[in-house]
Amino acid sequence: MGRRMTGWNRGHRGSVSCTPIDFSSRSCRFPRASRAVIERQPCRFPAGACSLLVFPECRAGESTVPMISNEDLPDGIRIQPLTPHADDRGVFTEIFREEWSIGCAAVQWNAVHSVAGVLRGVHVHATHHDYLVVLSGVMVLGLHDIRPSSPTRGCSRLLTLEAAAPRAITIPPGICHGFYFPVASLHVYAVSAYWNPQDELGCRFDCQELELAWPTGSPRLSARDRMAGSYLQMCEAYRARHDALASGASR
Ligand SMILES: Cc1cn([C@H]2C[C@H](O)[C@@H](COP(=O)(O)OP(=O)(O)O[C@H]3O[C@@H](C)C(=O)[C@@H](O)[C@H]3O)O2)c(=O)[nH]c1=O
Repeated sequence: MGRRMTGWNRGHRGSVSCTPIDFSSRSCRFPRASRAVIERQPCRFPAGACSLLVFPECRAGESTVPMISNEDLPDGIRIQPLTPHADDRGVFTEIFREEWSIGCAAVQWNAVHSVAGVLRGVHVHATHHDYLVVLSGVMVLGLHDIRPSSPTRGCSRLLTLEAAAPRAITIPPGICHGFYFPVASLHVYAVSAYWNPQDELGCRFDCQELELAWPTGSPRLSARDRMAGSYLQMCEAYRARHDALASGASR
């Protein structure tokens, strides 16, 4: 069965257009593993939440989530496929094994429920890795690399993580990330350093420089994310914090 890809293209703030997206025209500076030719399909999420564009071979009951190649992502992003074991009682899924070498030495685990239409972020951290798994619902994950010395600096990607096709993803420091939930969802994530509000840097989710075509222009935001500053301010704050940490300043 062929692999499918999903994608969205927001024509202007608050509306969604169904123009095919050629991901190769985005700002990534490394070769694309594949190009997505996306066809118009009816939305299966609540009206207004988003428009879901899927490959036409999708069948009822099957996941629409694409296979994602690690080579097609910002450097250091790691995807761990998970294996659900279904029986007549439900589904059992391992979500963490030390031997998977996920790249995140977890010291804290968090469980987060989000109502439909929430967007968390865009945030970036200088000190810790995140390792996350969507347990129910759907997360549209936006990624953007601002690490000055990264080979994929400036690269942006939108991925869909769906509980029905579970995967874990590791996000290193310096990769901005935002989580959009078109439906009510539950995700868990581990971090490699205890929560430190000083390491909670970010910018408005709709900063143009992020090049993230979110499926909505009017998500539900926290007060902090609503009042967040510019992309440039975030990059400067990240660089200052990164340099201070590198020179041995306290966290
Ligand atoms: C992140 C965090 C928050 N909190 C508290 C603070 C606040 O009262 C409440 C909600 O926090 P926030 O509004 O910061 O939650 P949220 O906006 O979901 O923040 C998260 O966004 C995603 C995108 C990330 O990258 C995470 O690292 C984190 O920044 O939980 C903790 O107690 N421990 C934590 O580790």
